[in-house]
Amino acid sequence: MKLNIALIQMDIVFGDPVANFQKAERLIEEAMRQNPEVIVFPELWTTGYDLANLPDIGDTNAQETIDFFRTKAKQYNVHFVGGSIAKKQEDGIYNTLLVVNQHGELVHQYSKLHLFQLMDEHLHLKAGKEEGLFSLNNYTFAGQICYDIRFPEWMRTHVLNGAEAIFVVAEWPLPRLHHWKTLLTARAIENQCYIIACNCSGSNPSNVFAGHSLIIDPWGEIIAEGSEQEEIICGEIDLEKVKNVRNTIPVFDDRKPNLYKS
Ligand SMILES: NC(=O)CCC(=O)C(=O)O
Repeated sequence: MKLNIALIQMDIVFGDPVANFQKAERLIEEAMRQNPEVIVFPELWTTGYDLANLPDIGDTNAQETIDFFRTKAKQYNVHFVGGSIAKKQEDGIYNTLLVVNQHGELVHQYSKLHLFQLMDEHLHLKAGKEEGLFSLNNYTFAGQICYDIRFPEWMRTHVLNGAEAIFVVAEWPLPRLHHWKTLLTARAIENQCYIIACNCSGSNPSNVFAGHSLIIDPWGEIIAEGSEQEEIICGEIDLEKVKNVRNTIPVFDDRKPNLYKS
């Protein structure tokens, strides 16, 4: 199956959900000119990393954002891997990725498992407990959020459970651009899967973000890459290629899991 994908490498307005929803509406309209079947947003795109104000500007049960994607999915007949947003629940605030299919159905929610202490996430957010697997058009995908990519065993778990392409949503800073590209390429090669990674652009009071959203194929080749600016990056994935690569180098047959114990 082939899928045309658009990554919205948004310059997120810090702490201003109203401005971000308006901008998202405009960027979706622009992305639709390239006829994507899936549109991807970055991490915490409604609020940015305004963590101290999340109790006020987070989205209760993610309802406003889910309704937004439901409307847009039906209007444009497109799937959304709707980035992540600050989801307010009774027990705390989660960094939650939303997947809404082309019929406007909420397919999956995944809350970031690994909280990134360097950006104070552990002081304001709760860690998720569920995995990121979901299906679209009867194919299995997974979602991961930013810092999660430093944990190869977490992505491998999803691939062993059937994911053939992994969506990564991020607010990854520019000083670690080298890590971003290297880790994502390694995750694609070692798991022999597509990596579809949507970063943000721009800056906030503490960070300049890297942009350089990427679509990487199961052989580790870059299919599409963003600049450092706000833009829409498009590329096509072909899930047949996953099978071809896995037949060429049968990593999954050659694993020795019985010996991988610490
Ligand atoms: N938002 C994040 O999780 C950032 C992760 C990051 O920058 C890293 O180096 O890891």
